[in-house]
Amino acid sequence: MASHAIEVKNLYKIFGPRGEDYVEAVRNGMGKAELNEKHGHVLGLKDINIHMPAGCVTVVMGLSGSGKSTLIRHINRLIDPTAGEVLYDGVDVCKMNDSDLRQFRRHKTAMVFQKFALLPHRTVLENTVYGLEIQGVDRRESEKRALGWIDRVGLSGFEKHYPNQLSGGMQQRVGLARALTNNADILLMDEAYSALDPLIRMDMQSVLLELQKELKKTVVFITHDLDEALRLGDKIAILRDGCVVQQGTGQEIVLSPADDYITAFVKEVNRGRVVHVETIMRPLSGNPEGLPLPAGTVLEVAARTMTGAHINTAHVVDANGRPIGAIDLQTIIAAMVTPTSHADRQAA
Ligand SMILES: Nc1ncnc2c1ncn2[C@@H]1O[C@H](COP(=O)(O)OP(=O)(O)OP(=O)(O)O)[C@@H](O)[C@H]1O
Repeated sequence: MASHAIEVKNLYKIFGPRGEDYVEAVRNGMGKAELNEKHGHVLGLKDINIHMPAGCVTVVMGLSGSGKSTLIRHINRLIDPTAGEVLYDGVDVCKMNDSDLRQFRRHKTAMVFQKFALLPHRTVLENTVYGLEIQGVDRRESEKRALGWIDRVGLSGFEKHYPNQLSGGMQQRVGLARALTNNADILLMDEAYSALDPLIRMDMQSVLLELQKELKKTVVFITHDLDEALRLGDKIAILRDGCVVQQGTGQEIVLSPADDYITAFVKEVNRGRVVHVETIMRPLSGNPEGLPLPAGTVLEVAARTMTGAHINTAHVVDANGRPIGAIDLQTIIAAMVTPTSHADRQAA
């Protein structure tokens, strides 16, 4: 299924009647507090540059007020930027005329919301076909497509139920089925799972990961939960006060937090369950030694396998069984220990 990247470039959002007037000042270093105190404007986003790869899940993470919702709303232009671009297939969404924007929203993007945003007087099926109805798709065709997705998200048998007859998790499944029925390339998920109980939330993460293996949508997923970000994100961008403080894979962020803010975020993460052996392996020198460990093995499993086999060295192999690096138990254990602060690591 076709899918395309999103490129956010030099994006600024300054809320207030004369936002444009302050872009230069913000570019030159004026902070959120000063902008607010002196000029009564709110800095929403500052110089955001994020490449959101096609067919991947990009998670945007940050505490409340960091700018996550403001950012995701620029992608389908529910918010206009003060400066900058949001490119999709080389076209700036921020410059589309009304008709192109309408087409883009209807056909290229679908949103899944935290509060489900289901229509209460419509059944599961009627909610799911809603987007296609707006697009004017023939009823028989839209029902067929909707029923397929209702089944895929595990709601077969509930087609005629109304939202208030469903649990939160089930309502979120309807939200997902509705988004997928639109057959859009871009899936925008704004804190989609944040209101769910932890077990249901894990369940929904699994549903998304399972579907994504096949669908390869360009997913933008907003969350304030690091575990969720690490589980879902092929790439993670962390925002603070409207700025990107770090972006990269979960592995990169957990292993090399960019500053003390990120270090505080990743402190509680069980690195043994997140970091893969290939992230910390060294280049092969000579013949591969010890056990072969498939790339993608997490450190905890690698350590257990090696201690179980009473060996200290191993080599990492790719999907074809080709050796790609070497690793030893000491390195693995060192990498499993949480770093102290960013400054400590710099000094070490
Ligand atoms: N319409 C608006 N007018 C003025 N300020 C706004 C507006 N929308 C957002 N903001 C401000 O922009 C900043 C970023 O808000 P945003 O809602 O994007 O953060 P968030 O990370 O999504 O937070 P949360 O997790 O609480 O939803 C905040 O300081 C917020 O108060």
